[in-house]
Amino acid sequence: MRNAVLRLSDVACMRGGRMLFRHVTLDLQAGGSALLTGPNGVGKSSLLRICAGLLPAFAGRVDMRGGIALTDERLALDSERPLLKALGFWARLDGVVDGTLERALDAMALLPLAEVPVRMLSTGQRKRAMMARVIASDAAIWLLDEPGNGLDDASLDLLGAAISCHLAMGGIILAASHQPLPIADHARIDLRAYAAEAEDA
Ligand SMILES: Nc1ncnc2c1ncn2[C@@H]1O[C@H](COP(=O)(O)OP(=O)(O)OP(=O)(O)O)[C@@H](O)[C@H]1O
Repeated sequence: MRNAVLRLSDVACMRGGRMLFRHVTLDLQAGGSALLTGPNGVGKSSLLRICAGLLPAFAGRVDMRGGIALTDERLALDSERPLLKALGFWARLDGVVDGTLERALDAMALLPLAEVPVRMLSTGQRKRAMMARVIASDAAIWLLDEPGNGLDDASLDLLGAAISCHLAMGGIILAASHQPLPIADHARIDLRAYAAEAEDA
């Protein structure tokens, strides 16, 4: 992970025929993190999806070195399967080494729920399951959409520990959040400053 890079150069986003933002520039190197802020609809999730390659940028460039893991509001886990097996599907695709998944579950205090079907998990437990999927992916670049939503204080502490550990290993984190996140030293992008209407006004 030590050579991870996420670089945005003059990125613009158009959705539904409307220019959301433009001229977004960011340079994150190994161990670097940034927090995306701004009101509902400003385009935080859209920017994360552009970084993940799920949405084309209208203009500009996204350059990266390192694998990508994205969490958003979609759980992307088979609801009928026990948690460990549902996460195992992704672990096999990611080709992670034995024990990685168990360590990720442990990091999110989910080992006691390993055999519980995903559909029975509470909101906060689901959110922790999404983080376990990200941790187990071994991806260098974490794109986190509202990772603290629905988490209690103890779970926020677990999230903070996972984030610190990832950055200490040379990972990169770009997170969108309406609430403060437990990231010690991060760049901050308020997308309002890049809104097309703000510039045109
Ligand atoms: N598939 C789509 N087609 C067209 N417009 C879309 C699509 N998805 C989202 N949008 C619009 O893009 C804008 C930005 O949405 P986005 O989800 O990126 O905002 P956000 O800053 O993450 O908001 P929130 O804080 O509510 O999560 C919104 O106006 C939304 O309606």
